[in-house]
Amino acid sequence: MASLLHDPNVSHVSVPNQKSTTPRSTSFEVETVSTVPMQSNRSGESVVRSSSMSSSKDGVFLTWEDLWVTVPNGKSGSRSILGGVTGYARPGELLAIMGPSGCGKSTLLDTLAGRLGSNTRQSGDILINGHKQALAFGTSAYVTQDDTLMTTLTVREAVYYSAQLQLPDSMSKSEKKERADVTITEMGLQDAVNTRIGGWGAKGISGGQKRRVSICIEILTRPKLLFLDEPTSGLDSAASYYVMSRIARLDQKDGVGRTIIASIHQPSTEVFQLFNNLCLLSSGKTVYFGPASAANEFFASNGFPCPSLQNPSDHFLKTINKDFDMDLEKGLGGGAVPTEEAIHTLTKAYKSSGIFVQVQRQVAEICRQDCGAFEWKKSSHAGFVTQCLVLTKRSFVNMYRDLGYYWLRLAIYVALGVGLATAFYDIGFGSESIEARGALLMFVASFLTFMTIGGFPSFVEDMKIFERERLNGHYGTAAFVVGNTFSAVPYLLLISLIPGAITYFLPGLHKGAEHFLYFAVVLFTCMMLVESLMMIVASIVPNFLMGIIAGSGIQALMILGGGFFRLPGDLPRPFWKYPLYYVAFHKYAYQGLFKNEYEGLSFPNNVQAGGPATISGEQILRERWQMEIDYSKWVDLAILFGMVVLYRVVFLGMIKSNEKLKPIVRALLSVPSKKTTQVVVNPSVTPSATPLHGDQIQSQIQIRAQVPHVS
Ligand SMILES: Nc1ncnc2c1ncn2[C@@H]1O[C@H](COP(=O)(O)OP(=O)(O)OP(=O)(O)O)[C@@H](O)[C@H]1O
Repeated sequence: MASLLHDPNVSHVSVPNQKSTTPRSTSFEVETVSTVPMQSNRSGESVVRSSSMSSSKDGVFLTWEDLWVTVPNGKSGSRSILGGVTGYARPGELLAIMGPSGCGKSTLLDTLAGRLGSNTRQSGDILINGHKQALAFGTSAYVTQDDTLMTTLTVREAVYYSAQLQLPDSMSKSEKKERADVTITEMGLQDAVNTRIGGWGAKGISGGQKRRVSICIEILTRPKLLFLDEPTSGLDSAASYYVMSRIARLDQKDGVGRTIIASIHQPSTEVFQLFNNLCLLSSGKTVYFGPASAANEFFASNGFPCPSLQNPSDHFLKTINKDFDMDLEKGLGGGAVPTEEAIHTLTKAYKSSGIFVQVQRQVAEICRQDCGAFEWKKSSHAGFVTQCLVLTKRSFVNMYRDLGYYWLRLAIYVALGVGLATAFYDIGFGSESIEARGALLMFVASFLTFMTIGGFPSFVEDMKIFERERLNGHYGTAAFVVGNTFSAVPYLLLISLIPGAITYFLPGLHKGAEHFLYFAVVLFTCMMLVESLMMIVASIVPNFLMGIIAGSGIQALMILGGGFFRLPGDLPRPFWKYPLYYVAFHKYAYQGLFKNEYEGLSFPNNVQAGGPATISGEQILRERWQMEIDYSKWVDLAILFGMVVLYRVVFLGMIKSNEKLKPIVRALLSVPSKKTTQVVVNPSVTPSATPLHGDQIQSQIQIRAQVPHVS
C-alpha cells in the first residue's frame, strides 16, 4: 500500500508553490523547502505573504484537536458524527470543508462556531488564538445553510436595515448605505435590489439570490471570523466563482487577515484554486487536511490519481462517497476499488503522513504563540437606541406588508365585532340585560384576546430571524423586544378601536367616551398580553404548531380560572383559586371591564323575590359576579399593564439566561481532549520556528515519486 512521504530512504520531491489562479502544477520533481511563503492572492495576483502571525495581529487563529461529536442512538448508546478531527484555520486563509452529503461538514462548522444542538456531546479542544473561548453570540459571522430572511423586504431594504443595525454609530447613514450598496454589487445582486425576497405564497428572488443576500448581510461588517455553510448552493458555476472570490478577497480591503471556513459541495476547478487549505471528511473522519493544492498529489500517491480533464474536487468526492456502493457492485460506479476500502486506505495514509504531522505541529505552534484572547468589540456595532429604532421600523414595515400578521386579524375582528353587535344589538337596561352585558364582556376579554394567537406563525418567522441575527451578534435581545413591542402598538390600537367601537356602541354598552376608551384600552392591553405570552411560549417550544397548542392550552386554563365560568367564591382553592385565579390576566380584564360597565348604572330588580325596585351596578358586581369592588377599575388596568411589562421581561430573561446557560451546559457536557497537544515531528521535515502557511507546508511535504496503486 502507498505510504506517505516521511520515509527518508525514498527520493524526496515537493509540491510547487501556488503562484496564480491558473491550474496548479501537479509535477513533483523538485525539492523545495520554502520559508517565505509565496502565494497568490485570491484575485489571481501574486503576492508575498508575510508571516502568518505578524500579518494577523488582530486576526483569529482557530485550532481544533481530536474533536469528537456524538449523538444518542437509541438504547444502543451513541453514534459519532465527527471522529477525532484535528485542524486549524488562520487569518488571511480560506479553509474549505468538503465531503459527501452527511459526512459531518455542517456539524464541524457548528461545533467550531459553538452552535451544536443540545442533544449532542462534544469532546476535544477548540481554541481561539490559543485560548478556550465561547464563540457563539456575536464573536463570529455564520452564513447557515438555510436562508432565514425577512420575506417582505426587498433585497436593498434587507441589506440596508442590516447595515444600520450592524455598522457602528461612528459611520454616517450615507456611509452605511454606501457599504450596503458596495456589498450588494459585490454579490452581483444589483439587478434584484428592488425585488422582494419572498417566501411561502409569494415568489420573490431566486434561491441562489437568497443565498447571496444571506452572505451580503454577514459580510457587511467584514468579520474577522466567517463560517459559511454551502455558500454556493443554488449558484451557477460563474456565480459560485465570483461569490467565493469576493469572500476570499475580503481580507484585502483593509489589510486585516480574515479567517474564513466554508463547507462546499461542488467547487469548480477555479473555485477550488481559491482555497488555501482543504479538509476532506468522510463519515466524520479526516481523509485529508492540508494545503488544497497538495490534495491531488495525496490522492495520486495513494493509488487514486485524478483522471485527466476531471475536476479534482469531483474526483475526491467520487472516491470517498460510499452512499451509492450498490451502483458500484452493479458495475455502474466505474471505480475499481470498493469505496469503503478506498476511504480506509486514505484515512490510514493521512494519519501516517507528513501532512498530518505538519497539521499537528501547526496546531501546537498556534497554541504556543501568545496572540492574546480574541476580543469582541461591542463598540463596533450600532448603539442600543439606533438598534431599537431600526428594529422598530423594520418590524413595522414587515407587519404592514405581511397580511397574516395584523390585517387578516383586523378583518376577522371586524367580522366578529359585527357578529357580537348583531347578537347583542341594543341590549337595553332591563333585568335580562344584566346577564347579557356580562356574557358580552366575558366574550370580549376571553375570545377576542384569544384570537391574538393568529399572529403566532408570523411571530415565529420573526423569531427565526432574531435567532440568526442574535447568534451573529447583530443586536441584543432587549433591542428586539423593544422593536417588536413598539412596532405592534399601532396595529393593536387599530384592532382595539375599530372592532371595539362596533362591539361597544351597537349593543349600547355604558355610554360615555371615558367608558369606551377604558374598554378599548383593556382590549388593547389584553391583546398585548397574549402576544407577550406567546413570545414566552415561542422561546420554549421547538415549532409553531406546538406553540399554538401550548399557547391555547394555557389561555383556556386561564379563562376557566378567571372567575366567570366558576364564580371566584366557588373556585376550588388548590390550583384554581391559588394561584391560577390571581395569575390569570382574565381575572383583571373581567374585573376592569365589569366595573367599567356596571358601576354607576342601575337595573330593575326582580320584585317578586322582594326587595327594592332597582338594583345598583355595584350590588350586581358584588353579589352576582362576586367582584372585588373595594378598589378601582384603574387598578385592574394598571395590573394588566404591569403584566405586559412582566411578561416581556420574562421573555427577555429567558432568552438571556438561555444564552448564558447554553455555553455553561455545553462546557459541562463536553469532555476535554484526553490527549495534550502532542507534536510528532517528522525527522525528515525541517522544523520551522514560525508557523507555516499552506504553501510552506505544501513545499515541505515530501512524497514518494512513484507509489504503487492500491490493488
Ligand atoms: N443533532 C443531531 N442529532 C442527530 N443526528 C445528527 C445531528 N446533527 C447531525 N446529525 C447527523 O450527522 C450526520 C452529518 O450531518 P451534517 O449535517 O453535519 O452533514 P453534512 O456533511 O453537512 O451534510 P450535507 O452536505 O448534506 O448538508 C447526518 O447523518 C445527520 O443526520
